[in-house]
Amino acid sequence: MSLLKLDIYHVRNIHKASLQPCPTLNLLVGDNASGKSSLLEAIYILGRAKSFRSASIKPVISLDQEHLIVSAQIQQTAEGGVSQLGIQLDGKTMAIRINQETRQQRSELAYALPVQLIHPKSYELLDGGAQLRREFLDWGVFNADTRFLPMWRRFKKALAQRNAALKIKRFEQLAVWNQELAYYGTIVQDYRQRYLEKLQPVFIAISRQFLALDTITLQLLCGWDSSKTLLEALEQDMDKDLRYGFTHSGPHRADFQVRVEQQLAKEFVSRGQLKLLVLGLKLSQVQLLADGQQPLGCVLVDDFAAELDSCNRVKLLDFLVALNCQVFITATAATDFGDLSHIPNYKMFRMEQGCVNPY
Ligand SMILES: Nc1ncnc2c1ncn2[C@@H]1O[C@H](COP(=O)(O)OP(=O)(O)OP(=O)(O)O)[C@@H](O)[C@H]1O
Repeated sequence: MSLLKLDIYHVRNIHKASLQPCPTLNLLVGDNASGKSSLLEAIYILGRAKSFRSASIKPVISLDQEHLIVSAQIQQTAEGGVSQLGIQLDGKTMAIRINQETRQQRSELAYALPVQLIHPKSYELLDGGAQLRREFLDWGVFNADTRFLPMWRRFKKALAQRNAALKIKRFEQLAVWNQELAYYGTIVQDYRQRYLEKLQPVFIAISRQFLALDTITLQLLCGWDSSKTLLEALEQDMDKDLRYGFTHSGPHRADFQVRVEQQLAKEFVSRGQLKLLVLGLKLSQVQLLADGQQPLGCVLVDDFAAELDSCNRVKLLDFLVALNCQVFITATAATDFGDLSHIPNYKMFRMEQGCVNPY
């Protein structure tokens, strides 16, 4: 899968931009504030219907405009047809169109264009709250198996219903919601566990390419006392849940840990090593998609030089070129990309004041 043509309207300082990217490597060069991250943000919005820099979409829309639009022609497979993808956002409403048809679910965009992002704040994946790690995990499971999403939705619905019953103390409903939540919650947990087991060896192998660290492990924390079933944990928590009005145990509290020599990575390794472990996690998701013959979307790497030293930059470029997926990488100088003479196919673009042109 690759973007054949990308059109962007009113995304930060990009008022109107159109480009025909290379199916493999795309290098974006520009001064500070020229709009490089905004271009990656536009692609990210097309795949995920949200920004990676702002919690709401309003700050992303160009100052004098009402809405933003990102659209693309996408080659689904090397021999397959071309599809059209588009999103319009005004800060309140969202309009998604796939092949000229209006769609309601952002998941449809996400299946049409899986986007993986590596940026200067990526280390927060291992340093920040568990929500980031659950989202990371679920993105991987979601792309690996389309049966996961309906189960996840039913789990979220059961959780919302149980929390509502807890708040208004509907005792007679709680037994039903315990059963429902335990059933779908256990399925969600099983999907995550199986996914992490597949991810672990790939993650370790990739991390070793970038880091000289021994014994790296990945461990899922299910979100409840794992010596009990989820149903037992829910029943045991009942008094506490009623007192606080929400569900304490379940996959909505799940997390995963990366350990290096048995120590929690974020407390043991350097900031640079932590970044490289996050790089390993993100690349292992892309590698798993490739191994599973799943559609490989775009990999976006923002601020290449800030992320990696020169040796690791060469390794990352070679890794991504070998994966044969579409990549967009930003840097302030073309020299940051090093020697490109061995890379058979790539395009370089120059960003200037929100405009993109061939380099
Ligand atoms: N809603 C908006 N409307 C117009 N311009 C905006 C908006 N939001 C941000 N900007 C401006 O867009 C410009 C581009 O920012 P962006 O982060 O994309 O640049 P960059 O090339 O990635 O820079 P750097 O190399 O410094 O990270 C900045 O000058 C920023 O102030």
